[in-house]
Amino acid sequence: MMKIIVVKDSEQGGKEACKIFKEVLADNGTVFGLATGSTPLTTYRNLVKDDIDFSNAISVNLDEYVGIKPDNPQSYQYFMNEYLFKYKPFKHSYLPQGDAPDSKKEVERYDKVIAENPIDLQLLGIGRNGHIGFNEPGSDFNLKTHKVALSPSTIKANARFFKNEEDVPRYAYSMGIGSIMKSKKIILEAFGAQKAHAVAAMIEGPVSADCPASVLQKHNDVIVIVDEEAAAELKKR
Ligand SMILES: N[C@@H]1[C@@H](O)[C@H](O)[C@@H](COP(=O)(O)O)O[C@@H]1O
Repeated sequence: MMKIIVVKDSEQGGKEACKIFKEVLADNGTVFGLATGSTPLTTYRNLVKDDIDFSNAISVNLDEYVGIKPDNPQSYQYFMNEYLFKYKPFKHSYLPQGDAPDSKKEVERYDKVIAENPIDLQLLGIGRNGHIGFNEPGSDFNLKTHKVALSPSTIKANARFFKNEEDVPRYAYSMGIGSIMKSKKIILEAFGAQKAHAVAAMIEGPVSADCPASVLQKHNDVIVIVDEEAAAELKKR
């Protein structure tokens, strides 16, 4: 079941998401699946301001660029430290390791982490092409952690964080859709007009690998938090 919350702006969206984090923690949830990108920033800002305490909780991130060291400012590990972990430390925080020497082993290691830490609440953003994590259009819905080749549109969209488009890594490790769907509860956030098409396809389109996020229609507890602009192409509100 998808519950849709339309908010005024991303600030309000972050507040709503923060409330849900608190409810899940109060309800003995211990494992939080986290995301990067610009979308979750207001959520992290609200969590940082809040008195929420993650020191007995576990975090498991969705993805990481391949070939980037954890202390590289472009890495998702660095992003998480910077915006959340340094203010709100978890008992353990797991991310795929971008510079792992053996990708096959890294994928196996990360699947084991997810198997041992079933996710109570997963936070997701959505790519302009409907990707979740780095599960690009065409991805198999049953996949667990895997190494993905990023699509040209994702490389372009993420180039804004790098000096040149050529610097954007071509591969990433990503939790698979199979793993994401096992999360007990999911929040998907989308803000801004550039997400409107993907949001409509996710909620009102067919469940199809063309829009990986559409698989969430099959999950029984998804909360979609969108601002007015991202909700603009929805027929039913
Ligand atoms: N791998 C991330 C996703 O997890 C994120 O949801 C998406 C949207 O990014 P943003 O929130 O910056 O729009 O793209 C990135 O490629």
